[in-house]
Amino acid sequence: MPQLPSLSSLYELSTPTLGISVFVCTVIIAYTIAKMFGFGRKNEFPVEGRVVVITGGSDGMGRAVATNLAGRGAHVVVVARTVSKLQSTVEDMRRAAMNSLKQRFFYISADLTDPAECDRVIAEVTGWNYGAGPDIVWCCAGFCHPGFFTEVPISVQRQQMDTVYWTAANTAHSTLRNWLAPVPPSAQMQNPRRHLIFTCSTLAFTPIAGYGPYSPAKAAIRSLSDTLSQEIEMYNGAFTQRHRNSAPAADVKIHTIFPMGILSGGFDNEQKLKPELTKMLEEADKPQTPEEVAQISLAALERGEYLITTMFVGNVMKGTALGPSPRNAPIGDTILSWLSNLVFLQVIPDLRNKAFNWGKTNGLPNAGGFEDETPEATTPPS
Ligand SMILES: NC(=O)C1=CN([C@@H]2O[C@H](COP(=O)(O)OP(=O)(O)OC[C@H]3O[C@@H](n4cnc5c(N)ncnc54)[C@H](OP(=O)(O)O)[C@@H]3O)[C@@H](O)[C@H]2O)C=CC1
Ligand SMILES: CCCCCCCCCCCCCCCC(=O)[C@@H](N)CO
Repeated sequence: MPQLPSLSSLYELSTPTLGISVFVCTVIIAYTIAKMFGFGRKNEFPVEGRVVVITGGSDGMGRAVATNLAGRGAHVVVVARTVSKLQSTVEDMRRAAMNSLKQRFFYISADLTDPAECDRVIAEVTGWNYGAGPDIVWCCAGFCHPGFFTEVPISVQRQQMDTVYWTAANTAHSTLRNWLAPVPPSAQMQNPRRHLIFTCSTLAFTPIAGYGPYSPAKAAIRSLSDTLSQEIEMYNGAFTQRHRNSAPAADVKIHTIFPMGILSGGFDNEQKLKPELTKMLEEADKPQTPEEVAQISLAALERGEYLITTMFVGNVMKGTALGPSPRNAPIGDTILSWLSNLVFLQVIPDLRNKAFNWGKTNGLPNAGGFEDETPEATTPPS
């Protein structure tokens, strides 16, 4: 029978093994912490000296993004309809500029529901930028008209699709036609990567009663973003062969931001129209300031993320609806989606029960009949 090793010899045997294990664990923990704090990570979204177009850049989140980017040294063009708000944003950007002597700021007044206006905007920016297209285009234009589907006139719902989806799709169309036009090898330059950014809403992930006129338009943006993120790979593939064939002038990356509530003028206006049930269902949302949303979004873009949320609850809402979208981090996002799906087993019936009980307690919202088909003013006050 083999002799069992004594306790002391076992201890001696395990000392080097223990030492190696402790060393390996320390390295793994140090590496994880270093990554958490971003050590050694490349900035995937450099903006200094680059030309950025921001639609809806004169108010709320768009304006906060514009001033933040001015502070980081970008040249910024803001686009919206109302000239006075655009002019005061340009003044804000001049004050916030990192280098006011070098940086250039510009505004264009345009209604982006009109595709011809989007073409004009990109053409004007290209002229202003000495013949080169913009480097970054960020679609922030849009506002929300909440209300129950049957209560809100259908013309207002169509207007929501125009303002929310079509301003973004028109801008993307004009931008990508500018960026993806074939350039012959002789004219190829080493341009840095370009970025097209959509602003969506976590309502594209999770339904909330009372957002029927708005959420479908945001869900359509998410679908467009996912489709483009795949389609753009074809152009990026062609770009790698730019020395031999005609190719786009630069590599392009797509991103989409999914904010929760943002404390903006648009939000104040929306609160006046919002059904009480909707306010109750979205209680978990603690609205953020436009500056917070801008700062969190920019940090995520610097990490190179694709679908970007701005707070914990939004991240859980994304997790349950990740579907076939490209992941930011394969392991982290997979665990997030498993956990979120467990959370939503409870959330889905809870939201429906609250709606049911609301009806039981309060009766119909339209005791006085439905609103007629005359479109009402849905534009947030300037
Ligand atoms: N506020 C919120 O709670 C949330 C908002 N979002 C989304 O974030 C984005 C920013 O929202 P928020 O900060 O509230 O925005 P604001 O309502 O504060 O500002 C909207 C901006 O879009 C411009 N705009 C509106 N319609 C058009 C148009 N047809 N053509 C060109 N510009 C237009 C406005 O200027 P002008 O009127 O002069 O044209 C303004 O600059 C929007 O896409 C919104 O849907 C997402 C989640 C939550
Ligand atoms: C732990 C996880 C629980 C999840 C519970 C789900 C709660 C739903 C909150 C809905 C928040 C909607 C924010 C977007 C608002 C928006 O886009 C409009 N204000 C447009 O302007």
